[in-house]
Amino acid sequence: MAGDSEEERDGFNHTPLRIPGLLYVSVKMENPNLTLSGDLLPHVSGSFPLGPSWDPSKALSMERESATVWELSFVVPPNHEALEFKFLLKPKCIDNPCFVEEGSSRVLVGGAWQDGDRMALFRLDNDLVLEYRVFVEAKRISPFDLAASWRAYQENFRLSSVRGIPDVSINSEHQTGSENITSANLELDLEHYIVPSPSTSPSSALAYAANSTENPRSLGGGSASISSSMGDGSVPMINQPETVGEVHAPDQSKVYQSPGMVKSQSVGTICPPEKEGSLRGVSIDRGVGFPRLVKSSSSDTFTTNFNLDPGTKNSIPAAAGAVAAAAIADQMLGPKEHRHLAIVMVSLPARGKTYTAAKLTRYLRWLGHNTKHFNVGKYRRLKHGSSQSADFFRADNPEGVVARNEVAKMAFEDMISWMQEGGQVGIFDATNSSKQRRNMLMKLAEGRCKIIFLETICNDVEIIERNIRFKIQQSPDYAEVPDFEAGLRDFKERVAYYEKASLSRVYETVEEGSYIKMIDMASGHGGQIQVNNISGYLPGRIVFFLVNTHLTPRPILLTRHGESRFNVRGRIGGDSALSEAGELYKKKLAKFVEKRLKSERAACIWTSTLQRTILTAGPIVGFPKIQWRALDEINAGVCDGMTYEEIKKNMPAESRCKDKLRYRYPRGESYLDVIQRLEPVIIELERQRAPVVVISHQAVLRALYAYFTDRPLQEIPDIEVPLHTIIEINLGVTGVEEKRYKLMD
Ligand SMILES: O=P(O)(O)OC[C@H]1O[C@@](CO)(OP(=O)(O)O)[C@@H](O)[C@@H]1O
Repeated sequence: MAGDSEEERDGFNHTPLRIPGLLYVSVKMENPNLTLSGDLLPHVSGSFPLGPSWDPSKALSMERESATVWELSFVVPPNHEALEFKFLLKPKCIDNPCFVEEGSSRVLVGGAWQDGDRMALFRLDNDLVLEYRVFVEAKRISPFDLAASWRAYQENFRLSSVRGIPDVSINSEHQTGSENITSANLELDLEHYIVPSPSTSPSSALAYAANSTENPRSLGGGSASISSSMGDGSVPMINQPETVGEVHAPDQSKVYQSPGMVKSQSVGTICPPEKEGSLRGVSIDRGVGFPRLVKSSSSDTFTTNFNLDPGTKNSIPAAAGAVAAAAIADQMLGPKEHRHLAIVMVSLPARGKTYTAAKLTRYLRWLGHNTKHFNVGKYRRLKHGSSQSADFFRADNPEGVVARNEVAKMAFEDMISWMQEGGQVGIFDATNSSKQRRNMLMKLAEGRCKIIFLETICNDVEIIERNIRFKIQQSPDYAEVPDFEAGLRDFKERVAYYEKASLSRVYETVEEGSYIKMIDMASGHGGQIQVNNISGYLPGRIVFFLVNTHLTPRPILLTRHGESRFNVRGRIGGDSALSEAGELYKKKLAKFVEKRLKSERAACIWTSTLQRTILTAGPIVGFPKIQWRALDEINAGVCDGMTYEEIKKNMPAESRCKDKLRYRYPRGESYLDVIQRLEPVIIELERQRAPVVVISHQAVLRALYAYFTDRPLQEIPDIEVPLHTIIEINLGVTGVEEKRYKLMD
């Protein structure tokens, strides 16, 4: 009935329950003059409950919030008694006297000063006066939030049970003999545990790398239709002579101008807590767990909004750290045409050129550089059909030479057009084996991009034979040749035409311009790399990458740690130990590794420095174990130890899902940060020639997995990396293959 009170309606007393809430108080001191304050650390001393006593030796230290700001936070009831205290400066060296602020004690009531925000003045021995600005902020929080944060704080500070394990260790069989691993026995056949990989993973080791290169825009445009027709192996003939060979003068207003690298002319050869007091009603925040009053949300710290030429914005790598810094510096300082880099491959057929080009493309993309792979063979097949015989490739066949130069020009022009739209690195994949062809490309590049030739020389007949056989099996050029031996003969004839020394257009090793020459480096031992006229950040990284990569097949096993106690509670980060399920997984994993790598005595186990991965590796015997800090989980900063729910509640303004790749947790990391710190891990994984088992974390494994499977950066934060599952990546001569084993339901 209208007008009835709620009590009258149901007979219950609806007087709202009073949740008093608490005051989260943050007291700050700021001194911009760091040189004067030097070794003096701000402290607070006062009456209970803020400080245990006025004794300066028991004063509470403030925490450094930034270079000039110090902070102490605590929680009190809103109707708290007046808190009386003073600031102190204590020297780092305990033998020196401390300095107490001038004037009367400060009094805090209801989260506010009674006597305003007066400056804190300290008179030092030599009559020097130090002035600090003082602030106080108070915020009401619920006791539930406080309790949750306190619990997270305590859990976070539970001492790790793996402290003291050296960074590099190896368990003997004997040590683990006592472990009860009967419950963890695995079926003899590991295939029993295989589960399907996500549909986005690399389809097969036998995928032909050239197929996934750029689709020609100058040949029929519709890339979707071209790619679908390539997919089933049948290659359409598209004949558009009017576009062939046209060299369009670039619209200089649209050309994105950039800097570069040329300098040296030398030819070089590189051969291979303590918990703070129990505070009787007052909780002192030491930076973990409490909903602190944090200013910075840095999802927008990566900004491309600075003053560059139009068209430049896409050329800035989607990256953090060194990659971003180097790119920006290059954009500001270097010659304009060097802002785009063309890596022009040079080699005889079957020397691993396309594979190297694909690998380099993947690496640069993963680092955040906008990179594309242009394969001239793909253009040739679309323009002239895939079933050209060896004759087409003869250097004394003028029509063949013209036709091949035409498609090379088309592909190069497509690459330049893409650069003008913001592309950064184009990898131009063709034999480019004569000086005349390379001169043509250098002319096309003039004023538009910087060229570095990347020549791969291989003298190992076994590797060449293997590459040739793979080519016959996989290349669309031989898709319609049913007789393998006939294909083999034809392709060998083709190679011989490129090699012939008596003809005018023969294979000519690169001696001009900027170049990187890889000689017999495919096996990963021996060989050499020569560099000429190379300088700058990106070319330097490319050389470093190439020095470390090789084609020796080996598996890399990626797995998350066994389920942790934090995983069970839905808390992120932290350094908790394993749950019961996690304990079982670590035993199963040890059995799995024992079986999978039984004949691989040089294999290695890498973990992070967090106890959940070290514990997971514990029962694995017989292999060296190495802890890498770079493999630690994404640092969730002030959110470390919270649940996603608590983060939402405590930091409503932060929205990580808007751009999870770039979102940097306050005082923590973004996915882009994680990628940057993983670069040495990738280089080392490329360099290793024996299997590696990487036991790490969700975010880190997403980033590593994305590298091997060439997933776009934007997808990394959502890649599926389930617990208790091993992702086996096989790096082979032909590419990357994936298998997944699920050891537990
Ligand atoms: O980037 P999101 O999707 O939050 O995933 C990363 C999170 O995964 C977790 C688990 O939720 O990793 P971990 O298994 O190593 O504990 C968190 O610690 C970490 O913050």
